[in-house]
Amino acid sequence: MKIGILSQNKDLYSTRRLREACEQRGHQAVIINALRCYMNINSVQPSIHFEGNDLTGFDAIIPRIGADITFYGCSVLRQFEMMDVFSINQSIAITRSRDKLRSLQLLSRKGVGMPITGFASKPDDVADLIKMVGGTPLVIKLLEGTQGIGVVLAETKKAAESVIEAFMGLKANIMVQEYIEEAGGADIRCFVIGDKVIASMKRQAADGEFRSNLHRGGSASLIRITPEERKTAVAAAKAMNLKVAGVDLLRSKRGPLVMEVNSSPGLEGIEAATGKDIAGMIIEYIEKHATNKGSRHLQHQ
Ligand SMILES: Nc1ncnc2c1ncn2[C@@H]1O[C@H](COP(=O)(O)OP(=O)(O)OP(=O)(O)O)[C@@H](O)[C@H]1O
Ligand SMILES: [Mg+2]
Ligand SMILES: [Mg+2]
Repeated sequence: MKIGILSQNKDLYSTRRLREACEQRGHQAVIINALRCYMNINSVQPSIHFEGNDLTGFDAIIPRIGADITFYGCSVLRQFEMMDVFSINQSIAITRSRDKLRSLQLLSRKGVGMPITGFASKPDDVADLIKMVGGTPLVIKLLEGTQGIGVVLAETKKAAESVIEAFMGLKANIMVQEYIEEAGGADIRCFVIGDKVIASMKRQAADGEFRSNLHRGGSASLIRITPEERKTAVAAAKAMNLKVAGVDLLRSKRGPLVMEVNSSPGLEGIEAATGKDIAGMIIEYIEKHATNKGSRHLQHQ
């Protein structure tokens, strides 16, 4: 098969591993930087050019679209979809997953457990917003935040009000969320492929920190998840229509709660923690599910 890996950087661990896994299984891997692609949109024969070449004959695409290029990256992926090329995650599902508010709304409709969450832009009654999500302590998050930056724990009502007002002053959209204290500064990353959790790891926050992000000094270790956690992670990926997803869970008194669902989960931490060949499993999924419609396009040339 000819497999395109949509990635901005061929040296990233995940990109390197996916290319290796393709080649080990006898496939051709082409790393495509979406930002460098230009597209011809027409009703007869849509096409994509990259480095002066027409990108044709692809059997599958593995999208690894960075959060900073969601719009253009997903447009290029959509163009491949218009050309009938199989993608492990569809552009619409990726776009959806990048919006935290939309994601949680979709999960809530499917009855997937999550921390009680409020969203606000310019609330006219901050005290009521805090009351609505069950009072303090609570976690306040910037919608655009990443790697734990913009995630604040407010222990008292006064602190919560000040932080919310400060974010409001910056015209930032915010999320106000029930603090799951019993999670003990840990979260669980479940790596979902198809309808299975194929690997999971626990990320524990550094001492004195509640955020488990590895970028904030957290550490990863192996964990056995419960059947309920497995079911929740799979249900979350399914609600988002993601075939490959990193589902982050918090262990709470009322069971597993989904914090977020990532559509381009990194491979480095989870392969290191579990020793599993996750890149290989992704290629295996493609082997089973790509319908080879992309090659049909070649015949039109
Ligand atoms: N409601 C909560 N209760 C307890 N801990 C939380 C809660 N929300 C977040 N945390 C902790 O803070 C960390 C960072 O939060 P979150 O994952 O929401 O933001 P982020 O990592 O900055 O966003 P992204 O994952 O999109 O980059 C989580 O990994 C978790 O350890
Ligand atoms: Mg996170
Ligand atoms: Mg994330």
